[in-house]
Amino acid sequence: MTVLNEEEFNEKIDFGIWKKILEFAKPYRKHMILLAVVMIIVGAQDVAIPLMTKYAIDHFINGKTTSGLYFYLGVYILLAISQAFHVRMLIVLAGKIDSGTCYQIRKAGFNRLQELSFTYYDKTAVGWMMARLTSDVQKLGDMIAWGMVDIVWGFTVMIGIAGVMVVLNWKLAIFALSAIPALLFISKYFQNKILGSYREVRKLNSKITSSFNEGISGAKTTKALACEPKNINEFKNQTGEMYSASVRAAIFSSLYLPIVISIGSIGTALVLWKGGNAVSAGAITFGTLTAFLAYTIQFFDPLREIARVISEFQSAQAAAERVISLVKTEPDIVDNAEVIEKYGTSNNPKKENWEEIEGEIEFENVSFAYKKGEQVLKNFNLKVKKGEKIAIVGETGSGKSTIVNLICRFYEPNEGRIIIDGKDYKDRSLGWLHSRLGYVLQSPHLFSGTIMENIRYGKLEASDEEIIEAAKLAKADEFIEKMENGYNTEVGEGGSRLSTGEKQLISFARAILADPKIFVLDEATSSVDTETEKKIQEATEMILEKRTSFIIAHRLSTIKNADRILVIDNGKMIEEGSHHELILKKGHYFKLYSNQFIEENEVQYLSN
Ligand SMILES: Nc1ncnc2c1ncn2[C@@H]1O[C@H](COP(=O)(O)OP(=O)(O)OP(=O)(O)O)[C@@H](O)[C@H]1O
Repeated sequence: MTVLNEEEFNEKIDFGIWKKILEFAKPYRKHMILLAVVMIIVGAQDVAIPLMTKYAIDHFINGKTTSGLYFYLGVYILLAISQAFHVRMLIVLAGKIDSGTCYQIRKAGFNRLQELSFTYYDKTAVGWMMARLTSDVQKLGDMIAWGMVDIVWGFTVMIGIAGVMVVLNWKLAIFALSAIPALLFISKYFQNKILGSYREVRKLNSKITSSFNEGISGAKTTKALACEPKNINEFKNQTGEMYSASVRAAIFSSLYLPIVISIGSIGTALVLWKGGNAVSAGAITFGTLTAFLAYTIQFFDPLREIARVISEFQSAQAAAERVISLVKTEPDIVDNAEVIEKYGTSNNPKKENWEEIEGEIEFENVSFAYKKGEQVLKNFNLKVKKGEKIAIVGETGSGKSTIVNLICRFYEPNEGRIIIDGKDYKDRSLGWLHSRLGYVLQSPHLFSGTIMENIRYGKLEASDEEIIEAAKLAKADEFIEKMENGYNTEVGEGGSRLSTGEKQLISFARAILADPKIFVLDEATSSVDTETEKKIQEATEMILEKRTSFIIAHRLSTIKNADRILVIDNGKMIEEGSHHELILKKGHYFKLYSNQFIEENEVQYLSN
């Protein structure tokens, strides 16, 4: 299983990372400015309400008059309407920024996943990538939009309240605000604790997503091996740990709020005591005391919100760093600047400079290892002529797929060169090579969609007629026509509604349509019925015509017509020649062939 890539991240707020995330919100800059203005208005209105109450008490109640009451009511109603209007606006704007930012990050992440090399997929779990592009991205969208709402509103209200209190009575203001240092200290302590627990929860969540992924994609194997109890047990342990971490976080949260409320109440009591005395002494009005009481209670809300948002920023920073680590990962296999200059990029290819590919391939002292120290190929040499049909045989794990992976430049040699048409293939672009390369995998992958759409992947601009023609040449037409919706039959996720043989025939049709100059076939090991096998055989013959081709052969009877057979053992070529030559040589190939021949005949004999 691939590692989870779950690193530890910084506790401090890293503005560099947030700057990178904010880049994705750039298209919504105008929305953000408008949102900030709306939040300042909402905050200012929140500060104005206790002042309105103060005026009502001092003017109407204490003054025992109703003069100006209608005007007062009018202002109050206008304030309420304006508040409702701005709150609606903030919800719409924040919603747009939230979903827009998520969309931009996901788009960049998905594009990057398309570009990354096989080496990245070798070491990164699918569940990890999924968690980054789903829950982490959602968290970042929420933080950018709603975090900004709370911060701008919070600061406006706090500054507004402090300002008004100082103007009304600075001595009482000092009393009212004296609880702030204690509150800040408590907030920081608890928010860090809460943050730590949530970080733990998220880490476990990542593991659980990974388990879900493996559990679902490996459901058939799990059942076949009857290892459901083991999987259930492992999953139970993981969810149990997540439960404990979540409870820890909930306990800290449940302690934090009552403590903050108690400190707030102490502050209020102080104001009531000092303010009450001041009212009795005639130093302040009753209305001013009421406003002070309201402000003291109101002051803690934004303070709490800001403390929460800051710690959420710290917590979301881990998500931000992970998302950036995915979105900004550079693929291992890339074209150099000179090549890009001449051949263009995948988005902007300069096809006018692409030489017609002939298909002459040479391995020159190639050494390769997937992991440091575990050499798979060492000083491997091979020369393949244009149009030659090469079969590669050997024990499992001998390095057959590695050879073709290197030809396809899915990986690059650690030492030595691969020369195509006289030039190191790194001196031409990946796009140039891949546009003229066909690869039919052992268990071919089809995309959700119809058969027609799947064949069209070979040549996106192909007409329906061209697709049907290719399917006929690939001998796939017959089984497709028999299906209920013919070419419009849905193949299911990954082609799950078709058999392996049918999937291979569709892949052949796709390859014929693409008309590659270099063709790689990883022969299916799973048994297909004799009828399909015959069709695959015929389609193979047809597709190999006039192309440089490589067949990783598992059934040796299918490669008798190859121009050359390479016998690979432990990353080395131990024999090469035509079928006839190798049989006469009575070496390794002869042994492999006779063993398989005996086995196949035995099976045939037993089944008759
Ligand atoms: N992505 C990978 N990461 C690490 N090691 C790998 C990877 N792919 C293959 N290997 C290792 O490299 C060696 C050669 O593997 P390769 O797939 O080329 O063998 P093969 O001859 O094609 O086998 P098979 O017939 O089973 O497909 C094996 O030891 C294998 O475990």
